[in-house]
Amino acid sequence: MHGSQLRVAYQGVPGAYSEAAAGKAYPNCEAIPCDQFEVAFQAVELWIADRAVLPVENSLGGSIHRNYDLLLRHRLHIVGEVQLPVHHCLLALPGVRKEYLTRVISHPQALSQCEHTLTKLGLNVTREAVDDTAGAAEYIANNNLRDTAAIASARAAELYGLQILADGIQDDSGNVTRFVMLARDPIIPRTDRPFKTSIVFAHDKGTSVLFKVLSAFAFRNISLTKIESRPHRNRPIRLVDDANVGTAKHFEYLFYVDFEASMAEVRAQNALAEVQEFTSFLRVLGSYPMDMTPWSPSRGDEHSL
Ligand SMILES: O=C(O)C(=O)C[C@]1(C(=O)O)C=C[C@@H](O)C=C1
Repeated sequence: MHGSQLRVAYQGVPGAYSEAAAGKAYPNCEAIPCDQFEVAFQAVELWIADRAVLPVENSLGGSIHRNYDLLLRHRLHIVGEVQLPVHHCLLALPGVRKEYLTRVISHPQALSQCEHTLTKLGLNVTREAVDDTAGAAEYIANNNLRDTAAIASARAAELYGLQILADGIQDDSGNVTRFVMLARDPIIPRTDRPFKTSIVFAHDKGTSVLFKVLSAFAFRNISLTKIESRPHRNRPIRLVDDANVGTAKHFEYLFYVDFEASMAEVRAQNALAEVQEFTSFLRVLGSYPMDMTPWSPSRGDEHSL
């Protein structure tokens, strides 16, 4: 898909990593900046955009839990994924030296991906979370802040006229964020290339239920690539009475599972039919082509100051 006709909503301002992810998934698309992820979802629901791009996990920071919750609250379908190498820079106004800095601002994920490097660089700064990385760079430029640096991309430095004080400050040079692409309609799953399927379920009461659900995949040689549990917001706690010792309070979860198969495959259809027997709720979030682009980690850790 070359994407030249597509309008793709992302959270952040130009220079954000989500914008780069939109461009990787749909080269030549029109990327539409949105204040919040919720707004990006609404843009698709209201036909203002054709796709939304949503970061779901990072190789250093882990799962972006709020976005898993959003997937469930809305009825959009996952139609693709991209894995984007994330190469962070420390940005400040031209002429600012690291000794002047009292504060570093960025998206919380970016701050956590650079935590150790910031300490190693010997900066005596407070860390403050803002909505997105490029927005942090824009804020410094608009307010002429000479005591504050942003963690953002080299493209954000260029767009907002900042200098790069340090390059490659992520704690691991292979830092990657995985994004999913969302649309109003699902795509038709195929079998001529590797597909991944994402589901969410709540399991029923009973013994070894989670084990039984997962074995539906194991018996069919379907690999799970990810499992994530989140609180079941409608029913967060289940009380289990034991006449002798009182009442146990079990937490209830929603489980998000990604597996390596297409819903066009009979083994995936059979696995889900079996899973349904043990679950009180089951939804297929999408069946979509896996990102198979060759691995190219971002440049090494050259954080000079
Ligand atoms: O703030 C940005 O630039 C984003 O695109 C968001 C985001 C995220 O939510 O994880 C995306 C990729 C990086 O992991 C850091 C931040």
